[in-house]
Amino acid sequence: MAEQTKNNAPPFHFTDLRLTRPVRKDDPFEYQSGFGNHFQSELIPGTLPLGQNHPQICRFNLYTEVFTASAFAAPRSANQSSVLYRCRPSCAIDGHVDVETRSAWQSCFLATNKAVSSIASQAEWAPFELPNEKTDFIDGIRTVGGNGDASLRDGIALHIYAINADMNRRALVNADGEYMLVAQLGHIILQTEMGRLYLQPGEIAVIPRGIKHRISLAKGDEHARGYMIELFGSCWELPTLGPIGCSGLANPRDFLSPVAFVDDELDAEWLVFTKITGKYSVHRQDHSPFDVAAWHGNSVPYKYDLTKFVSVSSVSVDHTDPSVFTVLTAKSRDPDTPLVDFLWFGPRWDVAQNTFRPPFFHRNAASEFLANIYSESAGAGRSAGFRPGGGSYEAGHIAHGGFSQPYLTEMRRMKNEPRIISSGENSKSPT
Ligand SMILES: O=C(O)Cc1cc(O)ccc1O
Ligand SMILES: [Fe+2]
Repeated sequence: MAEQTKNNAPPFHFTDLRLTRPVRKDDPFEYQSGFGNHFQSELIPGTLPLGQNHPQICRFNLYTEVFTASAFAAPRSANQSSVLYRCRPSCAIDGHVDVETRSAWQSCFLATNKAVSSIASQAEWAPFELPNEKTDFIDGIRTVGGNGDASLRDGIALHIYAINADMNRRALVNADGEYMLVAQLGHIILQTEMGRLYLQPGEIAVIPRGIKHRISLAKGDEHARGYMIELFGSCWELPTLGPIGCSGLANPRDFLSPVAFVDDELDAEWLVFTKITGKYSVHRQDHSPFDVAAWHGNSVPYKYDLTKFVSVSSVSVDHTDPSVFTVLTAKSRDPDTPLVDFLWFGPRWDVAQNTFRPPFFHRNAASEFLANIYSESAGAGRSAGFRPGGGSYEAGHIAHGGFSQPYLTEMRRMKNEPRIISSGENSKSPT
């Protein structure tokens, strides 16, 4: 007998087609939600000073530290900063020394850099290799490509991280750019000065430029892999919605920022690595860099679960431009062209009629990198080698489009039913 509800209405079961991510684990951490908010967090209530930021003596004798991510007097819409109240002053360190790591992290894509080259074509990568040798996040970054230069504060870089070890007492500061991590394989714990984020495949995280962080594998995971997009100048922002209205795409409340967290062992020996203009230096300190007992501000790390994305597209005819799938965007110095748009092609219904998707062939002004996070089908018009953990690339203006099975079937059908170009109204020669 069919299941019945109290009022005799048939039960309403539905599956959210967006929630098809293969591995889900419970997120162990607490968060504050909202994009671009001015947040505040304190381990012990009453720690944050009231009505001022810099009292001469802070509660518990904490040290005040101001962190700015924008120019002091940047317009309010672009002004980003935070105030941290720490257990130990972060300037109490040994001097910086240059250091080599095993990572292959490029930060200059100017024509004068012989280590990089341009390709005006398509390319595809099999899943990026996981390390055999013990490799943490500092050693485990490989650059795929980019443009501009970190020292010009202009441009973007795309990297892969592939790790099988924790950073332990090593922290990293990227002084070159704000970066986004796109988790593809493995669950990681992203510890930052503002607290901890748990990242699982299908989730993204953004770490503002200059924020110290450390990445560890979650319990039970032996390795992790993902993509990274580094912005040398601007910061990630939500796209404006225009006629879409007040909600849709990535909704602000689905972005999560951490709450204050202090390491158990405050007085231990740490190494803090800094990457600046593509080079690493390191300093030693006798206290944990993760000792912020309270903080407030709007320059904060955050994460977002891509399966929460609300897709919007045509409900009548025609193929809508892929910009409707923009999760986050970043400004370039050209007011009419973003530096980068980060798009999510997630599970969704494509309902438009008399419109063929896989799409028309296209030649975009933008260069495209497509990452496969967990799709097992070779869809998206890429080859069967386009697997989770791999990627594909089309340089700007390179023609490409769908070659997947439905397309080939349709082409075969059209071959057998040739289009008739006859005399009549539609075949008038241009005058
Ligand atoms: O190549 C791709 O898969 C990305 C893409 C999708 C789309 O719907 C239209 C243009 C485009 O470049
Ligand atoms: Fe494309």
